[in-house]
Amino acid sequence: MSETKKIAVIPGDGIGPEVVAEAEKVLRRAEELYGYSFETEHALFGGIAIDEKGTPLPQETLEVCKSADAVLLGAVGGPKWDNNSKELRPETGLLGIRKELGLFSNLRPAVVFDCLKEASTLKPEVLEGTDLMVVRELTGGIYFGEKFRRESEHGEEAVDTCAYNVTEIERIVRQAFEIAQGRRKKLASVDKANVLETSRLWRETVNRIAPDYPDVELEHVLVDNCAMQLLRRPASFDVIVTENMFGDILSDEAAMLTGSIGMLASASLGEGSFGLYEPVHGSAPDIAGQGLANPIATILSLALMFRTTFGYAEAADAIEVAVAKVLDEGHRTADIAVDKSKALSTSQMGDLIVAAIQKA
Ligand SMILES: NC(=O)C1=CN([C@@H]2O[C@H](COP(=O)(O)OP(=O)(O)OC[C@H]3O[C@@H](n4cnc5c(N)ncnc54)[C@H](O)[C@@H]3O)[C@@H](O)[C@H]2O)C=CC1
Ligand SMILES: CC(C)CC(=O)C(=O)O
Ligand SMILES: [Mg+2]
Repeated sequence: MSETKKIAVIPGDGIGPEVVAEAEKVLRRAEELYGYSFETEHALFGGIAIDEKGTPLPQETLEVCKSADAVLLGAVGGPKWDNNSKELRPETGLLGIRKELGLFSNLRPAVVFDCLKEASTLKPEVLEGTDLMVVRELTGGIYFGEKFRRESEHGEEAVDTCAYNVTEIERIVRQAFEIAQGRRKKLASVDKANVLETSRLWRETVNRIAPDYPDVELEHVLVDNCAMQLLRRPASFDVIVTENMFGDILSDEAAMLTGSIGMLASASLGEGSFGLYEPVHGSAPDIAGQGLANPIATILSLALMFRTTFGYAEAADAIEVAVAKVLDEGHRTADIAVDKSKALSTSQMGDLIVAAIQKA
């Protein structure tokens, strides 16, 4: 029996609890197969925490996370809270938890499974070989800048500010260079340096530290061009590093290369091994409570947790192999099904993946 690892489980809102329940089944299967020991503690977060505790990020939830080795998160938000004040928005809790836990780096791998090329909006020959990683800065930029309203001569005006300091840029860019060194040694740094001052500092910083990574081929791509090139030549990208908002948007776009946002996992990391793992998607209020959600993004996020925080590479590989096997056999949830009438429910997909996990 290995050392007990503590995982904070925060299902959240909408489809969050549905997809997290499937990842927890995978967790239990990994315990059985590999002799791991996991202690899970559930905590309230997001809209449900607003309803029950009056705040999106209760102090006790933060403490559960801080005392854990890793966090598994579903998603937060939904129309019920859309008209809330800024402090009482589930999304404010999401930004808060990332900042409080020091999670400045968000890794979003987009891998195209061969058998899912049919589910993508792109032609199979364009997708061939697509395997990229978006490295998104997660605790700076416009999402965290000062925001306010004021009166102007043209009526009410809203202001969002975007700021980045060189330390914030350097730590994420160095991490991206290191990730590229462990992959195909190509790094695309995405900015809007023709217009934004924050992007000019970003590009200067990238160029200053690039000589420390002579084995990595670097290109600078303006974000609007990158949005286009992701659809035109996705396979040419290896690692993409970018600021918070650009990374948020580009990774949702990258999801469509894989067939669905329900396929995209993510890891949010800081300096140490601690990490928060969550699907890239949101709470999908349009399909919540109907058993339609694809649990694969959350299950693959658990695999990332195993590999990155716990060093359980064998189990992480086994989960990824099981997902590929189930997809190869033709099983699909509605978001990736060509024939929607044959689509599986969230729990049917979870059960098939659990059953397919095998020790190598
Ligand atoms: N990390 C988080 O907790 C995030 C939360 N949100 C919040 O989620 C709420 C909904 O946001 P949206 O813009 O609609 O984005 P969304 O990602 O929740 O949904 C976008 C579309 O993708 C579909 N989709 C998402 N996940 C899916 C899955 N696992 N399986 C099948 N289909 C899936 C949805 O049905 C919807 O049509 C908002 O309150 C937003 O603020 C949005 C993004 C991230
Ligand atoms: C609150 C938002 C920044 C959430 C989101 O869209 C994301 O992190 O992907
Ligand atoms: Mg997003």
